[in-house]
Amino acid sequence: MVGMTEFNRTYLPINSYGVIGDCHSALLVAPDGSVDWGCLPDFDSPAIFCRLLDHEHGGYFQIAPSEPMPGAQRYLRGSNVLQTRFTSTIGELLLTDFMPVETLRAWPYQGMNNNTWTREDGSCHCMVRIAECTHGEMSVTMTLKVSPNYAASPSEISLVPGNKGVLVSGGNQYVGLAIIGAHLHPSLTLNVVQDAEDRHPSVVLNVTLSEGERLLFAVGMGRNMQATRRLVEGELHQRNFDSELAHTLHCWREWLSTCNYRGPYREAVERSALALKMMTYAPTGAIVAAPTTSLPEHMGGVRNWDYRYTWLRDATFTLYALNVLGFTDEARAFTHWLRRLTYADGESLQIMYGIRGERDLAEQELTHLEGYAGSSPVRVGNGAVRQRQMDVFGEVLDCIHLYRRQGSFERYGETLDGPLWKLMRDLVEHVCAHWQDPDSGIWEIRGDDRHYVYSKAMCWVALDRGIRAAQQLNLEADLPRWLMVRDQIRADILANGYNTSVGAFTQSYGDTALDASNLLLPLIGFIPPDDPRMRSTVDRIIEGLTDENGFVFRYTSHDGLAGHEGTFTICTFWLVDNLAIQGRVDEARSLFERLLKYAGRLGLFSEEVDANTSSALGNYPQAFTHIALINSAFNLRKAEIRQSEHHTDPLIAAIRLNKQ
Ligand SMILES: OC[C@H]1O[C@H](O[C@H]2O[C@H](CO)[C@@H](O)[C@H](O)[C@H]2O)[C@H](O)[C@@H](O)[C@@H]1O
Repeated sequence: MVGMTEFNRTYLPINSYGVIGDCHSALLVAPDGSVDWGCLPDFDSPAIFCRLLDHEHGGYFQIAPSEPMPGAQRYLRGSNVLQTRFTSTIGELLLTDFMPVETLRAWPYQGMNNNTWTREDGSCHCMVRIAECTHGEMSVTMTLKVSPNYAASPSEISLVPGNKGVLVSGGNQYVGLAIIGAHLHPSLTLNVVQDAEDRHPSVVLNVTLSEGERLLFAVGMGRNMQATRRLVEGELHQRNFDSELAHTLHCWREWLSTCNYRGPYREAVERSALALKMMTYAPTGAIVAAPTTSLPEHMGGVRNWDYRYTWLRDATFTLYALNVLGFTDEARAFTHWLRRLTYADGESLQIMYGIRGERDLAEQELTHLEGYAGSSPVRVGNGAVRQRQMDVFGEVLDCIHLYRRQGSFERYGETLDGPLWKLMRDLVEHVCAHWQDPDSGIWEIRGDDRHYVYSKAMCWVALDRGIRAAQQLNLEADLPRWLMVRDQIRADILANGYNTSVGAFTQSYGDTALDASNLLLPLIGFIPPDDPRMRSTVDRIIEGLTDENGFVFRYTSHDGLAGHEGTFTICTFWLVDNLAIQGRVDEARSLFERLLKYAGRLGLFSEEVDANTSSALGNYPQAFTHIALINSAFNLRKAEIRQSEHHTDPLIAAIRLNKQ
């Protein structure tokens, strides 16, 4: 059950969480002041807080009024600094949560083997929580329950004398909490509480704060007990977190100020940009698909996957969206991450990697966790890493193509030749040799390989972008062959991927099933948006692949997994794009605005929307969804401009004509 009563807090709605991050990791903070998901110091570190995936056994870090009450969350303008306000008749508590950053410049990257525990200045990455009574008086309770190694390992607690902090260890993880300002509160109590059967003791702090009083909490990780003790007794107390807060705010706002989007829905677009930036991994330039694992695509079901890795597809889509907004440093860092991956040729290029370029992401089930709202199994690692997905070649080449077209090579004093051109050429050659192979497709379906239409279309993109680079820059390539293969792929898709009796491009060759990934065909330039085959594909998708809201399922055909999933939000945005570029602007706008209502209060989206309950499903926040939101806002704006140019009131047109 998802829900909460005063005495029985189980699972909160997925999109009710606020998210904070420092481009190393991101934490989920509930509106009741509880950090329910936290992997430190990096996105892929074993979670120390995982109440999100097991409300009984998972650790958490809650700061809230002692008398439970809901809090209201908001981000400080233009930033990923989160505030939760608890208001009662006797007082108000303001909780400010953030992860300090030194810089948000994506460049220069710091190298694959950078020590991510420490910052440039040698101090540690941490999470900071400032609890301040802003009105009246408030009794406040802090509960810290660390459950190391996704709650698989037991933990031990020791208190630092003088209420200066707490050390928690277990499963080779060492967590330090510094309590800053405790000495100013004689009423403060700090106790260790442990239920008989719980392997994870909690530390509980109680204090009454009066108007203007505050306490500051900083959590950091150490490599071992000694280092963590030094953190808690020394370093964290010596840092000036007020100035780090000001600096962190400045960094987020400065980064966002380079966003060049000036159209409607600006707030939603900027929140999406901030969310995407939070999913970049600063040390290497990699990008995670989402900072969580196993938030279900079907409530109570088995469709639970780990997204804390870098899919070439998701990452290149992210860069595309950031590029649209004028952010290019992230693409530069990512192309360098790509170049440093170890692979011999297209054959050994994986579809996804760990954030440091790791190739092995072996999937395991954590059977000791019940899963979000009983959705098991909880998985870490991702078996899709071993799949063949032919679309990734097109996505990587398209990303480099866009980077080039935007003049980024010149901007950074780089050129598209040498190793990068060799990489592109190898990938194109690989596609020439393998485009006829079946694969697992964009949706990573865990069944037999098939001839997915979208995969084939992205093979066409790979050839197309390779050809354009070779022609425009006069680079060495087997152009006659590339041109011939590009034409062959196109003819093959048009002959086998479009089913005349269905009136649509289908999921795979010889198939009648619809697939929302085909909404990308006009967006990648494979077919004009007003081609009758595309128009009718869009109509068939609207008729056969949407729910009552008009939101889009990625497919409804059987995929070998039990249960069914919600509508897939990136696909709904793709439908907005198609309607917009077909000139059906009112329909596009109305669908876009309907969908925006399904974000959480903070403007963040997960992967899917449950068609029956309208609740958020899947990992959160998800890059895919925020990428698509940005692109749709952009496409809508372009379509509206086009529409206003074509359908100008005759009187205004005459005035314009006279002025010329
Ligand atoms: O649907 C089954 C698959 O679901 C996940 O894949 C989805 O997420 C990926 C990351 O955002 C995305 O690239 C892919 O297109 C989606 O289908 C999961 O990662 C897979 O293991 C699983 O087979």
